[in-house]
Amino acid sequence: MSGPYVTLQRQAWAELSDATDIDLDEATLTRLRGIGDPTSAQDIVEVYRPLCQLLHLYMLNTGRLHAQNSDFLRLDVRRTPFVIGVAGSVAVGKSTVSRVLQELLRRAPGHPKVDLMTTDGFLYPNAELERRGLLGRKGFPESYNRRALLGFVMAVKSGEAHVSAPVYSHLVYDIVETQQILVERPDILIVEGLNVLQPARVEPDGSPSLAVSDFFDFSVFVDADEQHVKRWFIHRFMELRRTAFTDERSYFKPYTLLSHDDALAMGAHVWDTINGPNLRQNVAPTRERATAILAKGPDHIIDSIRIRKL
Ligand SMILES: Nc1ncnc2c1ncn2[C@@H]1O[C@H](COP(=O)(O)OP(=O)(O)O)[C@@H](O)[C@H]1O
Ligand SMILES: CC(C)(COP(=O)(O)O)[C@@H](O)C(=O)NCCC(=O)O
Repeated sequence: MSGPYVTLQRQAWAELSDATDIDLDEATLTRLRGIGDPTSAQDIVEVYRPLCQLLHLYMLNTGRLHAQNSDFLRLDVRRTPFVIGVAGSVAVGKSTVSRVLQELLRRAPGHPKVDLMTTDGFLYPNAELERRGLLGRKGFPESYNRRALLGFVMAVKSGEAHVSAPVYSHLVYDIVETQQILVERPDILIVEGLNVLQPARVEPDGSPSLAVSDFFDFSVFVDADEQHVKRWFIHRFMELRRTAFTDERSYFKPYTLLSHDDALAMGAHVWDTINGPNLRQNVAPTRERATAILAKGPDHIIDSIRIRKL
């Protein structure tokens, strides 16, 4: 049995697309790239061009089906945004994939409004995590206000005019109570986060429940072997230590006082105690729920693509 996916090596995948003109200039790529992420103009042509073509097929047909479903039910439902989920480990490069997709989809004919939100805004504030004994489990499913996240995605999907979401700051390592982001009727919404492909929880009282992934029209899982992701995480940690952590407001400021070797050990410790176990226990098991799996090799570059065929 070959399973529900077709697996294509990068070159075979690249050959599926037609000659659609799609590229990003170097300045734009530099703006979109995360720390240590090597995404290049060649990736845009070979990986993202076919992906955008496939996404357009999904968008066209999902839109049609939704309109016909509403007609059949005699509902006067306004157009709903096409929602794309982007999942994967900490430090695997989800943010770059999401930002590149946002930029490319914005440039499509008709210039759709494409919004991107990360689920970290729905983490409980540190004080609440502490109260729940979860400060060492940031990023685990239970560290999020899942009900609020689900409410947010459902509100956007149902076409509400102004939907707000809380904001997380990596700088202060906490929710910023004074900030909100506003999502106003996008044509496409990208929802990026570690746990966006989690299935619905089984409620203790047996009442029905939903998950954000129930509202995805397409989803992407960014995948790589843990040994590589751990290395990318530690590399980023050391880069941030030279840059963002030196800010007076940074929660991580004390890490700048550590010796190089102690900082390396601290990065490895954070991986081994939080992000690694979360990847193994919660994130990786959701991979096979994605429509597309982008698999990276040791060099952080996407080398094969799996697409759901069933
Ligand atoms: N401590 C930090 N300080 C500043 N930025 C950070 C920190 N940790 C992560 N980031 C940034 O937050 C974004 C999300 O990171 P992450 O959740 O690890 O996802 P990914 O690496 O898959 O995009 C990235 O753009 C990353 O560079
Ligand atoms: C903020 C994150 C949980 C990711 O959130 P996401 O947007 O994927 O929901 C993660 O990037 C992170 O910073 N984890 C913290 C691990 C730690 O306590 O250091």
